[in-house]
Amino acid sequence: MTDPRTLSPARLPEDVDAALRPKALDEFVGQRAARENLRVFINAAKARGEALDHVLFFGPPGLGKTTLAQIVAREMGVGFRATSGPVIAKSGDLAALLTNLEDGDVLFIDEIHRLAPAVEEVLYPAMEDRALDLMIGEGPSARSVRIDLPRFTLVGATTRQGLLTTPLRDRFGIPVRLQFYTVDELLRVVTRAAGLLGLGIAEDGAREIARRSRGTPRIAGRLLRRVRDFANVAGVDTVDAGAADHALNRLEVDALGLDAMDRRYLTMIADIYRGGPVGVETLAAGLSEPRDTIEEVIEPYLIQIGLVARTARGRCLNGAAWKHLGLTPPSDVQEGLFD
Ligand SMILES: Nc1ncnc2c1ncn2[C@@H]1O[C@H](COP(=O)(O)OP(=O)(O)OP(=O)(O)O)[C@@H](O)[C@H]1O
Ligand SMILES: [Mg+2]
Repeated sequence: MTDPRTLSPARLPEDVDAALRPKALDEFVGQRAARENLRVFINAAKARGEALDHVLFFGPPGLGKTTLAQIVAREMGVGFRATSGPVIAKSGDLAALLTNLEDGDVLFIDEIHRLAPAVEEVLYPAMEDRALDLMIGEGPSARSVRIDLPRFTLVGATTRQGLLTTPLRDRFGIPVRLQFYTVDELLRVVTRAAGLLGLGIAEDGAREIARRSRGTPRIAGRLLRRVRDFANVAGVDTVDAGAADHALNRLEVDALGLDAMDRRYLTMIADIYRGGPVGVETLAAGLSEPRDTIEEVIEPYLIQIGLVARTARGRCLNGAAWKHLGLTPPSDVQEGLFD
């Protein structure tokens, strides 16, 4: 997904994330339930000398799916191979990947909802029976041979769990949903990252960045880097709330952490559709953004903080959104809001 916003939770082409990635489960902030469960499953698998069951991480971009996949391999003490759904064009490519795994390896498939159906079918026996069914020859003499695979753990990641086929979803023994982070959790993410970047930051400065990071560690990391730029240029050596606020305002990140794109989305529903309901396709056309970007990147957080509701008839603004925009809902809508 390409997304030009600096503040987008989507990945940028260059992997600026790598330096800040936690390397162990203990360093990983937040997602407590997921972390504790993973710890149990990893310890149990290790004690039995088995490969970990297949794991699926799902949730909005930038919450730590790739990071956790790498941590799983590291904690298991096994190798890590990474690929992504759209990159595996043919079933033969996946077969080659699978047969080259070492015993116990983690095979990470990012964007697993984008696997081609023919490729996905190769995964079923691989995940279930650790075997590969290959067709040899053509026509009447064709026969299928079964090749045993090394023990391995498939770790899948997706922002769109709903797009996974049922047979694929059912083959993951450990499905893990990642949640948006709380401000206190992001405060720890920011403080840790500042330490790694060698930036002095006061607690109120870190909290200001945490509050405005849309519940997303990737955004927290990115905002922190930009705040550091402003601080460096201004000759500030410890970032406090004032310095953070100044930088974030310059970046057009508002008090709720919404950026210009989020506000364009909200304003469109307010001004043109009188608060909705309006269909996502209509919004996509109006904003000139792909529908996927709207559903995967923009909406999850706006829904989470209660500004927008997704209804059967389309998207609607809640009272809080009108308030945040500083607008008054049309009077008939206003009555409806407080029913
Ligand atoms: N719990 C965490 N603690 C500290 N940093 C984190 C945490 N989770 C994620 N990060 C940081 O956030 C950035 C993005 O994380 P990651 O790449 O794992 O997200 P993702 O869920 O895979 O996103 P995408 O859906 O775009 O692939 C990384 O720089 C990582 O270091
Ligand atoms: Mg990722």
